[in-house]
Amino acid sequence: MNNKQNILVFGGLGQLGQCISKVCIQRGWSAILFLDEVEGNILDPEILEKLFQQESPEFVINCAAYTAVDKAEDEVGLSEKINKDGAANLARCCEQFNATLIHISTDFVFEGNVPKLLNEEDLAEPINVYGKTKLAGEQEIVSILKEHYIIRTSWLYSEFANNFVKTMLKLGFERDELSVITDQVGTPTYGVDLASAILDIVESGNKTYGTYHYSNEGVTSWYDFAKAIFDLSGTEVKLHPIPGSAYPTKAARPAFSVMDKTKIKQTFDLEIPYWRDSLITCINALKKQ
Ligand SMILES: NC(=O)C1=CN([C@@H]2O[C@H](COP(=O)(O)OP(=O)(O)OC[C@H]3O[C@@H](n4cnc5c(N)ncnc54)[C@H](OP(=O)(O)O)[C@@H]3O)[C@@H](O)[C@H]2O)C=CC1
Ligand SMILES: Cc1cn([C@H]2C[C@H](O)[C@@H](COP(=O)(O)OP(=O)(O)O[C@H]3O[C@@H](C)C(=O)[C@@H](O)[C@H]3O)O2)c(=O)[nH]c1=O
Repeated sequence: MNNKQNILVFGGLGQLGQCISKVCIQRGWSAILFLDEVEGNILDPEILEKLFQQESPEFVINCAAYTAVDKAEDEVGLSEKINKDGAANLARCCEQFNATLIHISTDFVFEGNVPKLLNEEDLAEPINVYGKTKLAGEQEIVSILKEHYIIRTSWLYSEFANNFVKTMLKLGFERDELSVITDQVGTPTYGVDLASAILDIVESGNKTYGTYHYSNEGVTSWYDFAKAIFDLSGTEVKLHPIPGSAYPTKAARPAFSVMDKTKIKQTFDLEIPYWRDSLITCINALKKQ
């Protein structure tokens, strides 16, 4: 990596931002600035313009997002502002200041009603507000800026911030029994693996811009994922498989959102770990905390 390449990370203190920071430390990358939601508020064009002027970034990584899937159903305006308008603001600055944007999106842009591997050309038809606003953000970027990589990922977890793995470990510690749904199927993604892939793309110099899918390898349900979390962490809890209808949530979620990763693997020559192997890595990292 050429350490002169300036990189700005928006949402730098969120889950994925912290994963990127971890991998940067491992790789000895230092020309990278992690911005919180105040100093790098993607809703404030003035702040953004100043930052871009001062830093002249070569790459911008957008990890900033509104990610509260159920709450988004009640906070449509805020979700749209952050996920759509914020993404557009960054794309405009990248266009003006000649930067490349790496933007993170989600499997929740898909309806997920067919058990078929989803590729980048498949029709995106989100079924909840979060997914709709993330798709709108993608569309803004595509219309404003050629030099972009949009990376859709799914079921992100890590040792940082809040995520399903940490929620399960907390609930497993507090309760004797837990019920988790079996009829939503997808692939977990260890944030540190995704962070490595993002930095590999930066490092590659490969300018094949466009939309890509990235998750870990394999397929699972939330129930099987929870089972693996408890087995691998040695947490004793009675786990009940239930249908989604027995766990009503404000937002609907895709029943099947397993993504095809052929394009990202072939374009950038990436090897992707199997989800269970990465879960072991994450649980070991959590044990060391
Ligand atoms: N988490 C998941 O399971 C998945 C996430 N994704 C996508 O991956 C990306 C990273 O997600 P993840 O790291 O888990 O999300 P987090 O919610 O952990 O991080 C998002 C960060 O964005 C910040 N933020 C919110 N509003 C603004 C703003 N106006 N300006 C700047 N920063 C802001 C948040 O700050 P604060 O907390 O203070 O509000 C938070 O630090 C997102 O694009 C998300 O949509 C995709 C698939 C799965
Ligand atoms: C806590 C809990 C959840 N569940 C179910 C609810 C839900 O369908 C599923 C996952 O729960 P969560 O609410 O933690 O996950 P959720 O917020 O839906 O996760 C999504 O987040 C956004 C940001 C994305 O982009 C998606 O890829 C995906 O990771 O597990 C249970 O069945 N039992 C439980 O005890």
